[in-house]
Amino acid sequence: MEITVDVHTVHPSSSKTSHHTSTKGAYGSWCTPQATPTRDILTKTVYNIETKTNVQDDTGQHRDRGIFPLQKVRLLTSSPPPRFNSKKDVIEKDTELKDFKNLQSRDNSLKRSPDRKLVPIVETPQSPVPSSPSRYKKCKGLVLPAFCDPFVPIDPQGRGYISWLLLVTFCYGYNAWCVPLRTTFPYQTPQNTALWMAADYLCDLVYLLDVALVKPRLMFLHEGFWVDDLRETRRNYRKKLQYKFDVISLLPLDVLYFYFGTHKVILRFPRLLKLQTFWEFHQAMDRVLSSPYVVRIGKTLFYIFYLIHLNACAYYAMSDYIGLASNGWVYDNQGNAYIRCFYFATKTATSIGKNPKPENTAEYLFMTAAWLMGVFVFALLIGQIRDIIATATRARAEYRKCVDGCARYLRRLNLPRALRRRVACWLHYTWTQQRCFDESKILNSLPYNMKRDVALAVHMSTLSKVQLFRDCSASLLRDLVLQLRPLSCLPGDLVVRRGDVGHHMYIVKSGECYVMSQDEKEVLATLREGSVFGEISLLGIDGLRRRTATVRSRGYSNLFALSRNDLDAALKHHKEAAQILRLRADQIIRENAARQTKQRLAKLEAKKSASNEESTARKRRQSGASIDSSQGRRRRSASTMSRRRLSAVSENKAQGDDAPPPAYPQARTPLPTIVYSSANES
Ligand SMILES: Nc1ncnc2c1ncn2[C@@H]1O[C@@H]2COP(=O)(O)O[C@H]2[C@H]1O
Repeated sequence: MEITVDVHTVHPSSSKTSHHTSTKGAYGSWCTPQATPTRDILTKTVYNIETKTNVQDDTGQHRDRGIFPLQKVRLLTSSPPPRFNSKKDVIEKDTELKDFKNLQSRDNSLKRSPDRKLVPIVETPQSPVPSSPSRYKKCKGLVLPAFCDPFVPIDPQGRGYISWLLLVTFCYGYNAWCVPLRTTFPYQTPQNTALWMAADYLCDLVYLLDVALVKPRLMFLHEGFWVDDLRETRRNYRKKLQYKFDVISLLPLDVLYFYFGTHKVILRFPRLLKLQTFWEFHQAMDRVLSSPYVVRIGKTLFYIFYLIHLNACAYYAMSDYIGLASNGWVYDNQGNAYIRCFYFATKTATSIGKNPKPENTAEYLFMTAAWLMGVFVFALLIGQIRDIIATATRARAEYRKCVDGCARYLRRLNLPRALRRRVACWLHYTWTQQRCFDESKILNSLPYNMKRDVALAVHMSTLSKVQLFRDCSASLLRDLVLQLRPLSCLPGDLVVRRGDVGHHMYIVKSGECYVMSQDEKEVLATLREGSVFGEISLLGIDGLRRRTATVRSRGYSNLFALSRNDLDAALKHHKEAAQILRLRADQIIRENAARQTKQRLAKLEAKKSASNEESTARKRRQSGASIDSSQGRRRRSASTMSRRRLSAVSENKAQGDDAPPPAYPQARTPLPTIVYSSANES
């Protein structure tokens, strides 16, 4: 029977599980070690569903045929297989199916709860978890860590195993260094033999534990699924070439000490065959460390020093064979033997400086071999170090190239200096924030689901603060996370301009943005981490397609931009999100409208009071003008009278003298009212 399981609902790494407490590792081994304590309730649920499947269809058959049919069931159900030891187990698991229903209802109620917090929903890739349900109980009383429990399979990516690898690698290093050293140099004396042997057998114990207890419990991937059955893990280890080398490395040739004596340290030579563990440790470190270049360089340096060490041992052995200080080429038995020989080996291997001239065939052969090793092996190793460093600094070199290219281009365009500086500042800031200019380029090489999980993990801290995502179903976030484009803004940068057509909505990742008033003199709102803006013009409420306000970045800020098409596509399937956005947009529009109306009313009132003042002033002026005009009129009539009188006098004169009468209009004086009123306004 095939069961379709909604992976989002029941995936062991789903965040929803983190609300519940659970029993560690009680139900198999499907979720990641990091996720174990919080996530296994949902793992439990998956098992429950599967349990039913198996009871109905495959009872009894799978166990007999080993792990492979079970793995197929896993493939069908996208979840790990159950284990049945007895009928009781089946009943127990059946009751757990009821738990699952309870869990579901609890989950639904959580979903409905208004103050529900968004918790990480990153689906981590499948990875093993140390667990062995039935046998685990045996060791419970001892409170042993899972790694020490001989009945618990070991996660090859877990910390416990990597720490163990470190210990084995240390023992391997001890053997690799000390076996040739003690074989050639006279450093093992009867006085210190006991100490050397104690160290030797301690290392042998670690080797033995590794072969007998650790490696056979190591889980492995089969057709994409982790196999945690101990019989299978043991069988898998025994099939490997590594197992053969591990066993040979433990050959107890030391028993021949009784025959040859304890000074024949060469009998411990097989211990050097455990080289695979040394490589395995480096591979594990390479995966785990954030800067694996250190490990890679460390490994290459180890090879270089080890080769020089072997060379030094060979030089001393040859010198001893020919006779110490017997000629000009051999070691002269002066000073610290190891340091002097190591110095000689370094000089010859790297062909630096003047080397002593060989004097016989054996010495010539030795020198030729040393130089050949220097030319080929050392050149190769040093070249490797150069490559590692080049890879480590490639990103920075690309950044420099990009910045230089951009600066050259802008200079050629003769753009203003301030703009060029702004571009340089943006490049620098974006680089320090992201360590790359195009995140998507890196992520595009991953499969879709993995890409989404990475994006969720990277942006989770910000997205969990967005109210919209908290209030809506988690799948909205999963749908949107890959459409979010990161954007960096410099201080004062304009993010959206009032009146422009809106194409993107924004989420503040870090920093602050100001929503400015119409005249850009007032800050209407400060948007901080997790705030959303720019949605009104995207939703097109009341036909609004243009930005309702200008938004500026206050200082440096990082935003996510979401395009109109992506938002529309997501909202089509998430009506509740559309509703929330619409409500929020409505509220802002109403608030803005109320503010604008208030401002308009205030303006009108101010205008009204100004016009009132003006009219009263005018009235006052007008009344002042009428007084002036009556006075003027009086003056004018007086002057007319006097003029008349004068003319009468002059007429009388002319009549007497025969002179022509003066023209009347020319005698008119300018209107004094005009002169007075203008003087008043000023
Ligand atoms: N008063 C306000 N408070 C908070 N945000 C606002 C306010 N006015 C406008 N905005 C936001 O600023 C955005 C400007 O572009 P939009 O009109 O698309 O959407 C707008 C809102 O998201």
